[in-house]
Order: sequence, then structure tokens, then C-alpha cells
Amino acid sequence: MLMIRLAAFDIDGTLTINRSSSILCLEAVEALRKLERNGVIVVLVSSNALPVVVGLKKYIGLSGPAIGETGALIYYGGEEIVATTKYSAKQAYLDVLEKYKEYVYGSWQNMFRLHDYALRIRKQYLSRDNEIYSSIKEYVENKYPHIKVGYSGYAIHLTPKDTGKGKALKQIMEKHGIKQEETIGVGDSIMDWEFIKETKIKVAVANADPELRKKADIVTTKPSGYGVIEIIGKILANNKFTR
Ligand SMILES: O=C(O)COP(=O)(O)O
Ligand SMILES: [Mg+2]
Repeated sequence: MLMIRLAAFDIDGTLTINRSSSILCLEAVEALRKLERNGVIVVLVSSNALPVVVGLKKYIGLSGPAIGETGALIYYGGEEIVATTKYSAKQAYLDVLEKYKEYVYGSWQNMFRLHDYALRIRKQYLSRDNEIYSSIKEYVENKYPHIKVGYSGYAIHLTPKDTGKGKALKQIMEKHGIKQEETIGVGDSIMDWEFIKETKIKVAVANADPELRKKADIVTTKPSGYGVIEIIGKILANNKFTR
């Protein structure tokens, strides 16, 4: 494995204790800190609203960039926020919210979003999540050709088609002069393939979506945050990091 200089991690389902919780795996947080202490740029890559991702990054104590809104917004630190699209999925979101209101509701985070909007599936319909997601995806992508629809396992996301987690991560790599072969990407949902495919070492956590596990170079033996600890241990050993 080449010297890793940038490591990108999804949040929900990847840094959490499992894929149905938003509780952070604190040992994974410690591992992220150790990675950064050893000079690796640690990037959080999430579909959450940017304030959520930046808040998490700050309180974990990471200093690298943060990606929110499924790649639509990048926070570089200080007051520097960059949008990677000028479009918004708000109109499509409001349409779906009305049409599918029996099955989904709007995430509380939507009042803090500019481009990508999130729909949560009502508890009583969670067992039919993929059916509801597929129906919304077909409806939106037919009626709004500039919008794409993804499902993270936590929420259904309506995102401008001209952006994504991968586009945002490539912008960060460029800005930091990092080559693709110096990077690693870790995720849990097939939505994460967009950024993981831009990295050299493509990692799925053990409990990731089967489609992501199939595409990944490495599937950790442990799930979610415990898989992150596992892969960070490998990076540190490979880079002969000790601090
Ligand atoms: O907000 C979501 O849907 C899940 O967020 P994630 O991209 O960090 O997994
Ligand atoms: Mg996730």
C-alpha cells in the first residue's frame, strides 16, 4: 500500500456503532484523531446538512475539510464554504413531500440545506424502504431530469445531478495536491461509491450494502465504526506511523 496522505470517511453507518444508529463509535473517533496526528488529511464525507458535519468534525477535533449535502457543499475551515453546484432540489423535494406524504416526511435538517434535500421514511413503512425509494426515484428522475435520487439507509436524498460526494472529494484532493494513489475511501452505503471510486484503496465496512461490498477492494471483517478502527490500524502500520 502506498503512503496514504488523505483518508475519506462517510459518517452515518460508517463512523457509527452500526447502520441503524447515529451513535458514534468512540474508538473509531480516537482512530481518526490518531490518523490526523500522523499527518493524514482526514475528510468527513456525508449527506447530512453541512452544519451537522462541521459540528461533528469540530467536536471530534479534526482539522481537515468536511463535505455535506451529498457533496453539494465543502467546508474548508475558517469562513470558507464552497458550493459544488448552483442548482437546488428543493422544488422536487416539496413535490415528493406532498405526493408521498403517507410514506415519508422531511428531515429536520432541511431548513439548513441549500441544494440536497432529505426525506425520512415513516417508521411503519421502514420494512418497505427499498420499494418506496424506487418509486420516488423513478418519479423524480422522470419529472426532474437535473435531479438524482439516492438512499443512504438513513434517508432518501434528492441531489442536483451535477454534483456528488466524488466531485467534492476530487476538488479537495486537487486543492491539497493529493494524487489518487495516496488516498483511501471508506463507506457503508452504495451512495458512497461515488467518492470511494475516486480513491485508490476502496473500502466497504463489513455490514455495508452488498453492492458496495462487491465493488470494494477491501471489506473489513468488522461492521461500521469497528471496521474503521480495523482499516486505520492497517494504514498506520503500512505508513509506519507510531504517534
Ligand atoms: O444523511 C444521511 O442520509 C446519511 O448520512 P451519511 O452520508 O453520513 O451516511
Ligand atoms: Mg452512510
